[in-house]
Amino acid sequence: MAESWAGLGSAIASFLFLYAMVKDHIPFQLRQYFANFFHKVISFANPYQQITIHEYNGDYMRRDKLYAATQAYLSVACSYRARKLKAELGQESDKPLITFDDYEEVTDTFKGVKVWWYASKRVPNSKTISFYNEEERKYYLLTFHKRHRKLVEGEYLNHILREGRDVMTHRRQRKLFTNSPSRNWYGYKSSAWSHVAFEHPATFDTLAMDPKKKEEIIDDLVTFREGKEYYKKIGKAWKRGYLLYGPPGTGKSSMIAAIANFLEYDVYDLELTAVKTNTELRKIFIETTGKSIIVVEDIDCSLDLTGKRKEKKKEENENEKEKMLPGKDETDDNTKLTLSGLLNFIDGLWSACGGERIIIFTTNHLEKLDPALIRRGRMDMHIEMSYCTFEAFKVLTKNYIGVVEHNMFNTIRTLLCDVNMSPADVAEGLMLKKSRNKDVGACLENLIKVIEAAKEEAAKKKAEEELAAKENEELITDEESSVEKALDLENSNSEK
Ligand SMILES: Nc1ncnc2c1ncn2[C@@H]1O[C@H](COP(=O)(O)OP(=O)(O)OP(=O)(O)O)[C@@H](O)[C@H]1O
Ligand SMILES: [Mg+2]
Repeated sequence: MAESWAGLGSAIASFLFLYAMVKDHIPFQLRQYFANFFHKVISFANPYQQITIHEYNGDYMRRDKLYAATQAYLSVACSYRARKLKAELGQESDKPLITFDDYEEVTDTFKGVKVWWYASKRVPNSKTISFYNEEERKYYLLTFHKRHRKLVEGEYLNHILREGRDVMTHRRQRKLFTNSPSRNWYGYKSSAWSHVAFEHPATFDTLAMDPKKKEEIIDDLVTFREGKEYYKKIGKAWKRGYLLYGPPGTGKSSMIAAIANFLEYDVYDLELTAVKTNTELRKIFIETTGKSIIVVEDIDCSLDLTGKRKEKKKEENENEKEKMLPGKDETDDNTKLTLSGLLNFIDGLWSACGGERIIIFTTNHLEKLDPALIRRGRMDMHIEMSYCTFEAFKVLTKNYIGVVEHNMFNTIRTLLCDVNMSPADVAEGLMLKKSRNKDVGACLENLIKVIEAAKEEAAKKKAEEELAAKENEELITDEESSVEKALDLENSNSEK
């Protein structure tokens, strides 16, 4: 076998030598014929195949998505094997991307099959004049044995795309959008949203709440994030609604930031009062992307949607289902933002565009919201953010002063049972001026003072309310007795 390969090798070498000698005396067509023939012989003898992934595809303008994903994938999976590396900062990223440098080769193994990656570039021919500003064209060359072609084409490239996209998601600078339109150079609206970098530091570790409830929320988020196939199977759009309700300062906004940081999603903070019509809401929605959280804070204050709906209910006395049909409120669909427009936004046909979206409403007054707006299926999970419990308090002390046990904890536990304190107030009570904030005892003493003051204040307020209620009751009784007296007088007069 070895002898026959050696024979073939020397035959090709002799052929090449002869060809070089006589090349210039052979007509062009014949030379072309030889070149093709030669290429076929080489391909036949070579058991390896190659796939090229160019940085820019056909139109030269758009960066190829597979190239970007490959670059991200290789930076994590294989770059550590290379000797020559390069670092670059992508447009959407805030962390440098380290990949292997041009003309380097690395290997990768997938399902036991070895493949080779080679990074290279095509330098432009300076003699050609082109409409485009010709730059170096980078590409990756993937080499594999031809018997693995099916695996590479079918599974390996998909694996690269998926993993690469994951890496890109983790690396990209996340954004906080607001629906005040951004304008381009000429002053025209370029997008319904403008954005800044999302940098809120809240995480589930810093969030003070019942650990069991926290765990439940995290589980729900993980199930959602990994549920693409499941949602497809059950025929539901890949989105989930959360309603956060509770008094001010109990961590609703912090929870949104923690969710965004946990899932690594962008946040679209939707200011409903700035949206004038249902059509505008739809346009705004279409401009959001997947892997995002759409937030409407203080939904009860955003619009008088509840009132409008209730008034209509009385006037028209229509049944609930009919009212929710898209187009039912069509008379004012294009001129107003209505509840049906908002319901459509949450779970109408449009809500499925893009996928992988979380919608979060927050409110201080759950009772003010229309049941249709927050029914399960629209707002899948209702999360109560409550006043500070002892468990939540321990999370705060851990984060703020670094302790989870102290002999003053029992006093604080009893006090917290007696008075409603928001985690924001407790956190404030734990913070002392810089010179004393390392003194754990002083911080806890200060907190005890703050809670006691709040307890006194609450007791005073309760007493005042009780007094006012009593006075009101007496006033009503007085009024009732004087009305009764007047009626008696009237009756006796009429009898006479
Ligand atoms: N559960 C909590 N865990 C940790 N910190 C909290 C919590 N609740 C409040 N805080 C602290 O209080 C501040 C205010 O909290 P946040 O803005 O999240 O409250 P909110 O419920 O959104 O209030 P509002 O209803 O007024 O919007 C936060 O910056 C955070 O420092
Ligand atoms: Mg808030």
